Amino acid sequence: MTNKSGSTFQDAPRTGTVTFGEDRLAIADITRLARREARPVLADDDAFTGRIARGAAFLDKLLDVDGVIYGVTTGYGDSCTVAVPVSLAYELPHHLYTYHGCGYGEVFGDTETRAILAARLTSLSQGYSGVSAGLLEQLTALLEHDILPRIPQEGSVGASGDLTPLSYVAAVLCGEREARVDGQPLPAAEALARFGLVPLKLRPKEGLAIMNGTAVMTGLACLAWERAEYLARLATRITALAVAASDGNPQHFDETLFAAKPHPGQQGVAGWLRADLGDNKAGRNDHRLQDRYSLRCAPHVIGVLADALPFLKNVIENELNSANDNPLVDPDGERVLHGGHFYGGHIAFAMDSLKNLVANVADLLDRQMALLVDARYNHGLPANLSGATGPRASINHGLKALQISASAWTAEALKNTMPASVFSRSTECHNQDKVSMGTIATRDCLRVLQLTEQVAAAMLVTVRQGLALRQATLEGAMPLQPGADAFVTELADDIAFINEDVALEPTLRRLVDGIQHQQWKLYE
Ligand SMILES: N[C@@H](Cc1ccc(O)cc1)C(=O)O
Repeated sequence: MTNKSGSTFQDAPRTGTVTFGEDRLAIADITRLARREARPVLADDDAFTGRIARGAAFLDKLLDVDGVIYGVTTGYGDSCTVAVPVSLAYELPHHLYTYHGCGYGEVFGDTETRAILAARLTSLSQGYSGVSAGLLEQLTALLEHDILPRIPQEGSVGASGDLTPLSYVAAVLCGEREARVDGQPLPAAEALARFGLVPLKLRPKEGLAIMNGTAVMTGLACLAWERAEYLARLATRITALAVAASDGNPQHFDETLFAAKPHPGQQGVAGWLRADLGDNKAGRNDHRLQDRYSLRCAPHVIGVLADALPFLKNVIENELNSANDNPLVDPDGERVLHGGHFYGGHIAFAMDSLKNLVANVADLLDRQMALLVDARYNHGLPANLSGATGPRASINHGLKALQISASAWTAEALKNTMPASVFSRSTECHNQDKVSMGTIATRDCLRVLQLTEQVAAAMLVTVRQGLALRQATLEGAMPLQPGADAFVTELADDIAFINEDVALEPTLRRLVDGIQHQQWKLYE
Protein backbone atom coordinates (compact mmCIF):
# COMPACT_ATOMS: atom_id res chain seq x y z
CA MET A 1 0.00 0.00 0.00
CA THR A 2 1.41 3.36 -0.91
CA ASN A 3 0.40 6.73 0.50
CA LYS A 4 -0.17 10.04 -1.32
CA SER A 5 3.49 10.61 -2.02
CA GLY A 6 3.90 7.10 -3.43
CA SER A 7 5.81 5.88 -0.39
CA THR A 8 5.12 2.59 1.33
CA PHE A 9 5.76 4.25 4.68
CA GLN A 10 2.69 5.32 6.56
CA ASP A 11 2.66 8.96 7.58
CA ALA A 12 3.56 9.24 11.26
CA PRO A 13 0.90 10.72 13.53
CA ARG A 14 1.28 14.38 14.46
CA THR A 15 2.60 14.33 17.98
CA GLY A 16 3.83 17.43 19.74
CA THR A 17 3.95 21.00 18.59
CA VAL A 18 6.46 23.48 17.27
CA THR A 19 5.97 26.95 18.70
CA PHE A 20 6.89 29.98 16.65
CA GLY A 21 7.94 33.16 18.43
CA GLU A 22 9.28 31.50 21.54
CA ASP A 23 12.66 29.75 21.53
CA ARG A 24 15.23 29.32 18.83
CA LEU A 25 14.00 26.67 16.42
CA ALA A 26 16.13 23.76 15.25
CA ILE A 27 16.42 22.03 11.90
CA ALA A 28 14.46 19.13 13.40
CA ASP A 29 11.53 21.43 14.20
CA ILE A 30 11.25 22.41 10.54
CA THR A 31 11.63 18.86 9.25
CA ARG A 32 9.01 17.55 11.69
CA LEU A 33 6.57 20.16 10.41
CA ALA A 34 7.57 19.37 6.84
CA ARG A 35 6.71 15.71 7.38
CA ARG A 36 3.56 16.67 9.29
CA GLU A 37 4.80 15.01 12.44
CA ALA A 38 4.13 18.10 14.57
CA ARG A 39 1.56 20.87 14.72
CA PRO A 40 2.46 24.53 14.27
CA VAL A 41 1.53 26.87 17.10
CA LEU A 42 2.08 30.61 17.51
CA ALA A 43 3.39 31.80 20.88
CA ASP A 44 0.67 33.56 22.81
CA ASP A 45 2.59 35.09 25.66
CA ASP A 46 2.39 38.83 26.17
CA ALA A 47 6.00 39.41 25.24
CA PHE A 48 5.45 37.95 21.78
CA THR A 49 1.98 39.29 20.99
CA GLY A 50 2.96 42.70 22.37
CA ARG A 51 6.05 42.86 20.22
CA ILE A 52 4.16 41.94 17.06
CA ALA A 53 1.44 44.48 17.85
CA ARG A 54 3.98 47.22 18.56
CA GLY A 55 5.78 46.62 15.25
CA ALA A 56 2.58 46.88 13.22
CA ALA A 57 1.37 49.91 15.21
CA PHE A 58 4.68 51.68 14.75
CA LEU A 59 4.46 51.26 10.96
CA ASP A 60 0.90 52.62 11.01
CA LYS A 61 2.05 55.62 13.00
CA LEU A 62 4.86 56.29 10.54
CA LEU A 63 2.46 56.12 7.62
CA ASP A 64 0.14 58.51 9.41
CA VAL A 65 2.83 61.10 9.74
CA ASP A 66 3.63 60.48 6.08
CA GLY A 67 7.17 59.18 6.70
CA VAL A 68 9.18 57.76 3.82
CA ILE A 69 9.45 54.04 4.30
CA TYR A 70 11.21 51.93 1.73
CA GLY A 71 8.84 49.52 0.02
CA VAL A 72 5.88 51.15 1.71
CA THR A 73 5.87 54.64 0.29
CA THR A 74 8.47 53.93 -2.39
CA GLY A 75 8.80 51.53 -5.29
CA TYR A 76 10.77 48.33 -4.81
CA GLY A 77 14.47 47.73 -5.22
CA ASP A 78 16.04 50.08 -7.72
CA SER A 79 12.67 51.81 -7.92
CA CYS A 80 13.14 53.03 -4.34
CA THR A 81 13.52 56.54 -5.74
CA VAL A 82 9.92 56.47 -6.95
CA ALA A 83 7.60 57.98 -4.34
CA VAL A 84 4.30 56.21 -3.77
CA PRO A 85 1.53 58.36 -2.33
CA VAL A 86 0.10 57.05 0.93
CA SER A 87 -3.26 56.67 -0.80
CA LEU A 88 -1.72 53.98 -3.06
CA ALA A 89 0.51 52.37 -0.43
CA TYR A 90 -2.20 49.84 0.36
CA GLU A 91 -2.20 48.56 -3.21
CA LEU A 92 1.56 48.20 -3.39
CA PRO A 93 1.90 44.74 -1.74
CA HIS A 94 -0.60 43.33 -4.19
CA HIS A 95 1.53 44.61 -7.07
CA LEU A 96 4.65 43.10 -5.53
CA TYR A 97 3.44 39.51 -5.50
CA THR A 98 1.65 39.96 -8.80
CA TYR A 99 4.62 41.09 -10.88
CA HIS A 100 6.77 38.40 -9.23
CA GLY A 101 4.41 35.72 -10.49
CA CYS A 102 6.93 34.69 -13.13
CA GLY A 103 8.33 31.49 -11.62
CA TYR A 104 8.96 28.49 -13.78
CA GLY A 105 10.05 24.86 -13.73
CA GLU A 106 9.00 21.95 -11.56
CA VAL A 107 6.77 22.71 -8.62
CA PHE A 108 8.07 22.04 -5.08
CA GLY A 109 6.66 18.89 -3.46
CA ASP A 110 4.58 18.79 -0.29
CA THR A 111 7.45 18.27 2.15
CA GLU A 112 9.50 21.04 0.57
CA THR A 113 6.57 23.46 0.51
CA ARG A 114 5.84 22.90 4.21
CA ALA A 115 9.51 23.48 5.05
CA ILE A 116 9.38 26.77 3.12
CA LEU A 117 6.26 27.94 4.95
CA ALA A 118 7.74 26.97 8.31
CA ALA A 119 10.99 28.80 7.57
CA ARG A 120 9.14 32.00 6.61
CA LEU A 121 7.02 31.83 9.71
CA THR A 122 10.14 31.38 11.85
CA SER A 123 11.66 34.52 10.41
CA LEU A 124 8.54 36.69 10.61
CA SER A 125 8.03 35.54 14.21
CA GLN A 126 11.29 37.23 15.21
CA GLY A 127 9.15 40.37 15.42
CA TYR A 128 11.35 42.52 13.20
CA SER A 129 9.14 42.62 10.13
CA GLY A 130 6.28 44.87 11.21
CA VAL A 131 3.65 42.35 10.16
CA SER A 132 0.30 41.94 11.84
CA ALA A 133 -0.70 39.02 14.03
CA GLY A 134 -3.30 38.19 11.37
CA LEU A 135 -0.61 37.47 8.80
CA LEU A 136 1.25 35.16 11.18
CA GLU A 137 -2.02 33.39 11.96
CA GLN A 138 -2.88 32.89 8.29
CA LEU A 139 0.59 31.47 7.60
CA THR A 140 0.18 29.14 10.59
CA ALA A 141 -3.22 28.09 9.24
CA LEU A 142 -1.69 27.09 5.89
CA LEU A 143 0.65 24.75 7.75
CA GLU A 144 -2.02 23.51 10.14
CA HIS A 145 -4.51 22.63 7.39
CA ASP A 146 -1.86 21.62 4.88
CA ILE A 147 -2.91 24.19 2.30
CA LEU A 148 0.19 24.16 0.14
CA PRO A 149 0.88 26.99 -2.31
CA ARG A 150 1.93 25.80 -5.73
CA ILE A 151 5.51 27.15 -5.91
CA PRO A 152 7.57 26.80 -9.10
CA GLN A 153 11.20 26.11 -8.24
CA GLU A 154 13.01 28.50 -10.58
CA GLY A 155 13.49 32.25 -10.65
CA SER A 156 15.25 33.22 -7.42
CA VAL A 157 18.75 34.69 -7.35
CA GLY A 158 18.72 34.16 -3.60
CA ALA A 159 19.42 37.73 -2.58
CA SER A 160 16.62 40.08 -2.42
CA GLY A 161 15.33 36.98 -0.86
CA ASP A 162 13.50 34.29 -2.68
CA LEU A 163 11.18 36.94 -4.07
CA THR A 164 9.63 35.08 -6.96
CA PRO A 165 8.96 31.71 -5.31
CA LEU A 166 7.73 33.43 -2.15
CA SER A 167 5.32 35.54 -4.22
CA TYR A 168 3.35 32.29 -4.59
CA VAL A 169 3.04 32.09 -0.79
CA ALA A 170 1.91 35.72 -0.60
CA ALA A 171 -0.66 35.19 -3.35
CA VAL A 172 -2.19 32.12 -1.69
CA LEU A 173 -2.42 33.94 1.65
CA CYS A 174 -4.49 36.50 -0.25
CA GLY A 175 -6.65 33.88 -1.97
CA GLU A 176 -4.94 34.09 -5.34
CA ARG A 177 -3.16 31.56 -7.59
CA GLU A 178 -3.22 27.88 -6.78
CA ALA A 179 -2.82 25.63 -3.76
CA ARG A 180 -2.76 21.87 -3.18
CA VAL A 181 -4.99 20.30 -0.59
CA ASP A 182 -4.74 16.55 -0.06
CA GLY A 183 -2.71 16.36 -3.25
CA GLN A 184 -5.45 18.05 -5.30
CA PRO A 185 -4.83 21.38 -7.05
CA LEU A 186 -7.40 24.00 -6.04
CA PRO A 187 -7.79 27.73 -6.66
CA ALA A 188 -6.36 29.37 -3.53
CA ALA A 189 -9.61 31.15 -2.63
CA GLU A 190 -11.43 27.81 -2.64
CA ALA A 191 -8.72 26.17 -0.59
CA LEU A 192 -8.91 28.89 2.05
CA ALA A 193 -12.70 28.81 2.11
CA ARG A 194 -12.67 25.06 2.67
CA PHE A 195 -11.15 25.73 6.10
CA GLY A 196 -13.16 28.86 6.84
CA LEU A 197 -10.23 31.15 6.14
CA VAL A 198 -10.64 34.62 4.68
CA PRO A 199 -8.13 35.92 2.11
CA LEU A 200 -5.72 38.43 3.59
CA LYS A 201 -5.64 42.02 2.50
CA LEU A 202 -1.98 42.77 2.96
CA ARG A 203 -1.02 45.84 4.93
CA PRO A 204 1.72 48.11 3.63
CA LYS A 205 5.09 46.33 3.95
CA GLU A 206 3.53 42.89 4.41
CA GLY A 207 4.16 41.83 0.83
CA LEU A 208 7.84 42.61 1.27
CA ALA A 209 7.91 40.90 4.65
CA ILE A 210 6.62 37.66 3.16
CA MET A 211 8.79 37.72 0.05
CA ASN A 212 11.98 39.59 0.87
CA GLY A 213 13.77 36.72 2.62
CA THR A 214 15.59 33.43 2.40
CA ALA A 215 12.80 31.04 3.39
CA VAL A 216 12.91 28.87 0.27
CA MET A 217 16.61 28.08 0.46
CA THR A 218 16.56 27.88 4.27
CA GLY A 219 13.56 25.56 4.54
CA LEU A 220 15.04 23.30 1.89
CA ALA A 221 18.47 23.44 3.56
CA CYS A 222 16.90 21.99 6.72
CA LEU A 223 15.65 19.03 4.70
CA ALA A 224 18.99 18.65 2.96
CA TRP A 225 20.94 18.69 6.21
CA GLU A 226 18.83 15.97 7.74
CA ARG A 227 19.18 13.73 4.68
CA ALA A 228 22.95 14.27 4.60
CA GLU A 229 23.26 13.40 8.27
CA TYR A 230 21.53 10.06 7.73
CA LEU A 231 23.57 9.41 4.63
CA ALA A 232 26.81 9.79 6.60
CA ARG A 233 25.70 6.98 8.90
CA LEU A 234 24.34 4.81 6.10
CA ALA A 235 27.49 5.20 4.02
CA THR A 236 29.50 4.08 7.04
CA ARG A 237 27.37 0.96 7.54
CA ILE A 238 27.64 0.20 3.82
CA THR A 239 31.41 0.60 4.00
CA ALA A 240 31.60 -1.88 6.87
CA LEU A 241 29.63 -4.40 4.84
CA ALA A 242 31.73 -3.74 1.75
CA VAL A 243 34.84 -4.49 3.82
CA ALA A 244 33.25 -7.72 5.04
CA ALA A 245 31.98 -8.74 1.61
CA SER A 246 35.35 -8.18 -0.03
CA ASP A 247 37.27 -9.75 2.85
CA GLY A 248 39.04 -6.47 3.45
CA ASN A 249 41.10 -5.30 6.37
CA PRO A 250 39.25 -3.83 9.38
CA GLN A 251 42.54 -2.85 10.95
CA HIS A 252 42.44 0.28 8.83
CA PHE A 253 39.98 1.68 11.36
CA ASP A 254 42.08 1.04 14.44
CA GLU A 255 41.43 3.31 17.41
CA THR A 256 45.08 4.21 18.00
CA LEU A 257 45.48 4.97 14.32
CA PHE A 258 42.61 7.44 14.44
CA ALA A 259 43.62 8.94 17.76
CA ALA A 260 46.62 10.21 15.83
CA LYS A 261 44.43 12.32 13.54
CA PRO A 262 42.22 14.48 15.68
CA HIS A 263 39.23 15.24 13.44
CA PRO A 264 36.32 14.29 15.70
CA GLY A 265 33.86 13.47 12.89
CA GLN A 266 36.38 11.26 11.16
CA GLN A 267 37.19 9.57 14.44
CA GLY A 268 33.46 9.02 14.90
CA VAL A 269 33.14 7.31 11.52
CA ALA A 270 36.12 5.07 12.29
CA GLY A 271 34.48 4.28 15.64
CA TRP A 272 31.25 3.26 13.89
CA LEU A 273 33.24 1.01 11.56
CA ARG A 274 34.87 -0.64 14.59
CA ALA A 275 31.43 -0.99 16.17
CA ASP A 276 30.37 -2.95 13.06
CA LEU A 277 33.52 -4.90 12.33
CA GLY A 278 34.99 -5.39 15.78
CA ASP A 279 38.21 -3.98 17.13
CA ASN A 280 40.46 -6.03 14.94
CA LYS A 281 43.85 -5.55 16.52
CA ALA A 282 45.41 -8.55 14.79
CA GLY A 283 44.90 -7.17 11.32
CA ARG A 284 44.09 -9.38 8.36
CA ASN A 285 46.50 -9.18 5.53
CA ASP A 286 45.50 -12.32 3.67
CA HIS A 287 44.97 -10.73 0.29
CA ARG A 288 46.70 -7.37 0.38
CA LEU A 289 48.57 -5.50 3.03
CA GLN A 290 46.32 -2.51 2.50
CA ASP A 291 42.87 -2.19 0.97
CA ARG A 292 42.24 0.29 -1.81
CA TYR A 293 41.38 3.84 -0.85
CA SER A 294 37.60 3.59 -1.24
CA LEU A 295 37.69 1.18 1.71
CA ARG A 296 40.80 2.23 3.61
CA CYS A 297 40.09 5.94 3.40
CA ALA A 298 36.33 5.78 3.93
CA PRO A 299 36.60 7.62 7.29
CA HIS A 300 38.64 10.26 5.52
CA VAL A 301 35.81 10.84 3.03
CA ILE A 302 32.67 10.28 5.10
CA GLY A 303 34.46 11.90 8.03
CA VAL A 304 34.74 15.22 6.23
CA LEU A 305 30.97 15.23 5.91
CA ALA A 306 30.63 14.18 9.56
CA ASP A 307 32.97 16.96 10.67
CA ALA A 308 31.18 19.58 8.59
CA LEU A 309 27.64 18.69 9.69
CA PRO A 310 27.69 20.38 13.13
CA PHE A 311 29.12 23.55 11.62
CA LEU A 312 26.59 23.55 8.79
CA LYS A 313 23.77 22.92 11.25
CA ASN A 314 24.73 26.03 13.14
CA VAL A 315 24.89 28.10 9.95
CA ILE A 316 21.48 26.87 8.78
CA GLU A 317 19.88 27.39 12.18
CA ASN A 318 21.30 30.90 12.48
CA GLU A 319 19.74 31.78 9.15
CA LEU A 320 16.50 30.06 10.12
CA ASN A 321 16.23 32.08 13.32
CA SER A 322 17.12 35.37 11.68
CA ALA A 323 14.99 38.26 10.55
CA ASN A 324 15.97 37.82 6.90
CA ASP A 325 13.94 40.71 5.66
CA ASN A 326 14.32 44.32 4.61
CA PRO A 327 13.70 46.82 5.97
CA LEU A 328 13.59 45.63 9.56
CA VAL A 329 11.22 47.31 11.91
CA ASP A 330 12.46 47.71 15.47
CA PRO A 331 9.27 47.94 17.49
CA ASP A 332 11.04 49.03 20.67
CA GLY A 333 13.54 51.54 19.36
CA GLU A 334 10.84 52.69 16.88
CA ARG A 335 13.26 52.66 13.99
CA VAL A 336 13.13 51.35 10.43
CA LEU A 337 16.45 49.73 9.63
CA HIS A 338 17.44 49.45 6.00
CA GLY A 339 19.88 46.69 5.16
CA GLY A 340 20.40 43.52 3.18
CA HIS A 341 19.34 40.65 5.45
CA PHE A 342 17.56 38.97 2.52
CA TYR A 343 21.01 37.99 1.23
CA GLY A 344 21.36 34.18 1.36
CA GLY A 345 25.16 34.00 1.35
CA HIS A 346 25.39 31.68 4.34
CA ILE A 347 22.93 29.15 2.95
CA ALA A 348 24.61 29.40 -0.45
CA PHE A 349 27.91 28.50 1.17
CA ALA A 350 26.37 25.76 3.30
CA MET A 351 24.62 24.12 0.36
CA ASP A 352 27.49 24.51 -2.09
CA SER A 353 29.64 22.81 0.55
CA LEU A 354 27.15 20.13 1.46
CA LYS A 355 26.55 19.08 -2.13
CA ASN A 356 30.29 18.68 -2.58
CA LEU A 357 30.61 16.60 0.60
CA VAL A 358 27.65 14.39 -0.32
CA ALA A 359 28.77 13.87 -3.91
CA ASN A 360 32.11 12.69 -2.56
CA VAL A 361 30.22 10.03 -0.63
CA ALA A 362 28.43 8.99 -3.85
CA ASP A 363 31.83 8.71 -5.49
CA LEU A 364 33.20 6.67 -2.58
CA LEU A 365 30.29 4.20 -2.68
CA ASP A 366 30.47 3.95 -6.45
CA ARG A 367 34.16 3.05 -6.21
CA GLN A 368 33.40 0.46 -3.52
CA MET A 369 30.84 -1.04 -5.87
CA ALA A 370 33.38 -1.10 -8.68
CA LEU A 371 35.67 -3.19 -6.48
CA LEU A 372 32.93 -5.57 -5.38
CA VAL A 373 31.58 -6.46 -8.80
CA ASP A 374 35.01 -6.97 -10.35
CA ALA A 375 36.44 -10.45 -9.93
CA ARG A 376 39.94 -8.97 -10.17
CA TYR A 377 39.46 -7.00 -6.96
CA ASN A 378 36.76 -8.70 -4.89
CA HIS A 379 38.90 -11.48 -3.46
CA GLY A 380 37.14 -14.53 -4.75
CA LEU A 381 33.57 -13.47 -5.53
CA PRO A 382 32.03 -14.13 -8.96
CA ALA A 383 32.10 -11.49 -11.69
CA ASN A 384 29.21 -9.01 -11.38
CA LEU A 385 28.31 -10.86 -8.16
CA SER A 386 26.14 -13.14 -10.26
CA GLY A 387 24.55 -15.88 -8.20
CA ALA A 388 23.95 -18.17 -11.17
CA THR A 389 26.01 -21.34 -11.39
CA GLY A 390 26.63 -24.11 -13.94
CA PRO A 391 25.52 -23.56 -17.53
CA ARG A 392 23.09 -20.81 -16.46
CA ALA A 393 26.01 -18.65 -15.41
CA SER A 394 26.66 -17.93 -19.07
CA ILE A 395 23.38 -16.06 -19.61
CA ASN A 396 23.20 -14.25 -16.28
CA HIS A 397 24.83 -10.87 -15.77
CA GLY A 398 24.26 -10.19 -12.07
CA LEU A 399 24.78 -6.58 -11.08
CA LYS A 400 26.46 -5.45 -14.30
CA ALA A 401 23.77 -2.93 -15.24
CA LEU A 402 23.26 -1.81 -11.66
CA GLN A 403 26.88 -0.75 -11.53
CA ILE A 404 26.50 1.16 -14.77
CA SER A 405 23.48 2.97 -13.30
CA ALA A 406 25.39 3.77 -10.12
CA SER A 407 28.21 5.21 -12.21
CA ALA A 408 25.73 7.37 -14.12
CA TRP A 409 24.14 8.63 -10.89
CA THR A 410 27.54 9.35 -9.42
CA ALA A 411 28.67 11.25 -12.50
CA GLU A 412 25.53 13.34 -12.39
CA ALA A 413 25.98 14.01 -8.68
CA LEU A 414 29.58 15.10 -9.23
CA LYS A 415 28.55 17.28 -12.15
CA ASN A 416 26.11 19.10 -9.87
CA THR A 417 28.83 20.16 -7.44
CA MET A 418 29.73 23.25 -9.45
CA PRO A 419 29.38 26.03 -6.88
CA ALA A 420 26.35 28.20 -7.56
CA SER A 421 27.43 31.13 -5.43
CA VAL A 422 30.24 32.09 -7.79
CA PHE A 423 27.72 32.66 -10.58
CA SER A 424 26.40 35.90 -9.13
CA ARG A 425 24.73 38.03 -11.81
CA SER A 426 24.09 41.72 -11.50
CA THR A 427 20.35 42.12 -11.96
CA GLU A 428 17.42 44.46 -11.40
CA CYS A 429 19.02 47.55 -12.98
CA HIS A 430 22.21 46.83 -10.99
CA ASN A 431 20.47 47.33 -7.65
CA GLN A 432 21.00 43.65 -7.01
CA ASP A 433 24.50 43.68 -8.45
CA LYS A 434 25.80 40.91 -6.16
CA VAL A 435 23.52 38.02 -5.28
CA SER A 436 23.90 34.70 -3.47
CA MET A 437 22.37 32.07 -5.80
CA GLY A 438 21.70 30.17 -2.57
CA THR A 439 18.44 28.72 -3.84
CA ILE A 440 20.13 27.21 -6.85
CA ALA A 441 22.85 25.82 -4.56
CA THR A 442 20.15 24.27 -2.38
CA ARG A 443 18.27 22.74 -5.28
CA ASP A 444 21.57 21.31 -6.56
CA CYS A 445 22.20 19.90 -3.11
CA LEU A 446 18.83 18.16 -3.00
CA ARG A 447 19.48 16.69 -6.43
CA VAL A 448 22.90 15.46 -5.34
CA LEU A 449 21.32 13.91 -2.26
CA GLN A 450 18.72 12.10 -4.37
CA LEU A 451 21.39 10.72 -6.69
CA THR A 452 23.61 9.69 -3.79
CA GLU A 453 20.71 7.94 -2.08
CA GLN A 454 20.22 6.00 -5.31
CA VAL A 455 23.88 4.99 -5.29
CA ALA A 456 23.51 3.96 -1.64
CA ALA A 457 20.48 1.83 -2.58
CA ALA A 458 22.52 0.16 -5.32
CA MET A 459 25.22 -0.55 -2.76
CA LEU A 460 22.70 -2.09 -0.37
CA VAL A 461 21.81 -4.58 -3.09
CA THR A 462 25.51 -5.11 -3.76
CA VAL A 463 26.64 -5.78 -0.21
CA ARG A 464 23.64 -7.99 0.43
CA GLN A 465 24.54 -10.08 -2.63
CA GLY A 466 28.27 -10.00 -1.94
CA LEU A 467 27.93 -11.10 1.67
CA ALA A 468 25.58 -13.95 0.74
CA LEU A 469 27.98 -15.16 -1.95
CA ARG A 470 30.94 -15.02 0.40
CA GLN A 471 28.97 -16.90 3.00
CA ALA A 472 27.82 -19.55 0.53
CA THR A 473 30.83 -20.15 -1.63
CA LEU A 474 33.92 -19.18 0.30
CA GLU A 475 35.10 -19.82 3.82
CA GLY A 476 32.51 -17.32 5.10
CA ALA A 477 32.54 -13.60 5.75
CA MET A 478 34.31 -12.09 8.74
CA PRO A 479 32.05 -11.96 11.80
CA LEU A 480 30.00 -8.80 12.17
CA GLN A 481 29.09 -7.14 15.46
CA PRO A 482 25.42 -7.33 16.54
CA GLY A 483 24.19 -4.02 15.03
CA ALA A 484 25.64 -4.71 11.61
CA ASP A 485 24.63 -8.34 11.79
CA ALA A 486 20.99 -7.48 12.49
CA PHE A 487 21.08 -4.98 9.62
CA VAL A 488 22.31 -7.71 7.23
CA THR A 489 19.53 -10.04 8.36
CA GLU A 490 16.98 -7.31 7.70
CA LEU A 491 18.51 -6.61 4.28
CA ALA A 492 18.40 -10.29 3.39
CA ASP A 493 14.67 -10.34 4.22
CA ASP A 494 14.09 -7.25 2.17
CA ILE A 495 16.19 -7.91 -0.92
CA ALA A 496 15.95 -11.27 -2.67
CA PHE A 497 19.21 -13.01 -3.47
CA ILE A 498 19.78 -12.73 -7.22
CA ASN A 499 20.26 -16.12 -8.90
CA GLU A 500 18.63 -15.26 -12.18
CA ASP A 501 18.65 -11.82 -13.82
CA VAL A 502 15.94 -9.57 -12.49
CA ALA A 503 14.77 -6.01 -13.21
CA LEU A 504 15.88 -4.19 -10.07
CA GLU A 505 14.03 -0.89 -10.43
CA PRO A 506 11.21 -1.75 -7.97
CA THR A 507 13.78 -2.90 -5.39
CA LEU A 508 15.79 0.28 -5.84
CA ARG A 509 12.72 2.48 -5.48
CA ARG A 510 11.75 0.67 -2.30
CA LEU A 511 15.24 1.06 -0.88
CA VAL A 512 15.50 4.77 -1.74
CA ASP A 513 12.11 5.26 -0.10
CA GLY A 514 13.48 3.43 2.95
CA ILE A 515 16.58 5.62 3.03
CA GLN A 516 14.48 8.78 2.76
CA HIS A 517 12.31 7.56 5.63
CA GLN A 518 15.37 6.59 7.68
CA GLN A 519 14.07 3.03 7.79
CA TRP A 520 17.09 1.66 9.63
CA LYS A 521 18.31 2.88 12.98
CA LEU A 522 22.04 3.34 12.56
CA TYR A 523 24.52 3.77 15.41
CA GLU A 524 21.96 5.17 17.83
N1 LIG B 1 15.13 43.08 -1.90
C1 LIG B 1 14.95 44.43 -2.27
C2 LIG B 1 13.54 44.67 -2.56
C3 LIG B 1 13.01 44.25 -3.88
C4 LIG B 1 11.74 43.79 -3.89
C5 LIG B 1 11.14 43.46 -5.09
C6 LIG B 1 11.83 43.61 -6.25
O1 LIG B 1 11.21 43.31 -7.42
C7 LIG B 1 13.10 44.06 -6.26
C8 LIG B 1 13.71 44.37 -5.05
C9 LIG B 1 15.41 45.30 -1.12
O2 LIG B 1 14.98 45.14 -0.01
O3 LIG B 1 16.20 46.17 -1.34
